[in-house]
Amino acid sequence: MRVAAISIFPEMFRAITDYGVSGRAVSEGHLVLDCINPRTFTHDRHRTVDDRPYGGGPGMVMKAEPVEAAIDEAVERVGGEAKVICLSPQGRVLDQAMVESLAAEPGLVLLSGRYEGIDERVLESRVDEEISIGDYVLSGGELAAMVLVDAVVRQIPGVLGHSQSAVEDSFADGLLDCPHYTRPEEHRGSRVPEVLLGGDHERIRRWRLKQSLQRTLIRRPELLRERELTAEEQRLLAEIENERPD
Ligand SMILES: NC(=O)c1ccc(NC2CCCC2)nc1
Repeated sequence: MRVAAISIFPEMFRAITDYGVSGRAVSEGHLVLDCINPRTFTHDRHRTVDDRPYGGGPGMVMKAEPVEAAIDEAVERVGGEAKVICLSPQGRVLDQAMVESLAAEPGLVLLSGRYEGIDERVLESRVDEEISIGDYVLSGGELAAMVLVDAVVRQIPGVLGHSQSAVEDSFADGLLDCPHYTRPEEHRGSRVPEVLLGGDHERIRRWRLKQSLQRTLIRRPELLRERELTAEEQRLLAEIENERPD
């Protein structure tokens, strides 16, 4: 997948190109990430990318010209049919379904603003979609862009080894993850659940699914309302309801 990130702080993206799963995706060629700096497309002595807001008010606004020139360069780098996304609190909140559909895109251009935001004429004319990673304000779009890339790159076949893709499965698309344990069996007086120490894989699978259902019911019940439950999941939920203290 080809991604072009537009930002006045391109070095920030080392956080995903140089580490972990996304770093390996880059080194193995599953992900190509180009960083494009609007400052490259300025022509004045001070390389100005921002200016004062019309109508007054605090802070500065990113100028349309350098950002649009960066978008042109980004679209060219990614290949014609790139989807241009701007990360902002005004966007649709990212969820796993959106991540999966973004992973199917041939190329993405991710626009990260700074200051008070980007001249609205850029959003109107060049941005296909605004996406938010949650209802809170950040100092720039870069961290949001990196969150999106990390989530999307995990969907690319071959990026997650078999062991890790199991993690995705156990996430069971739409349930919270089950608890995880590793050695030692006893840690400060707390033991690993016995079921996990045996070798009964079917029993372990069922225990993990029940744990995911129980956690989702308790912590995020609204996720259960949106999700079709298999017959087995319905049975396990009934068991959980019966076991719940009144
Ligand atoms: N919740 C978010 O995804 C998000 C994205 C960008 C941002 N700030 C940027 C937006 C334009 C100037 C700073 N804050 C929050």
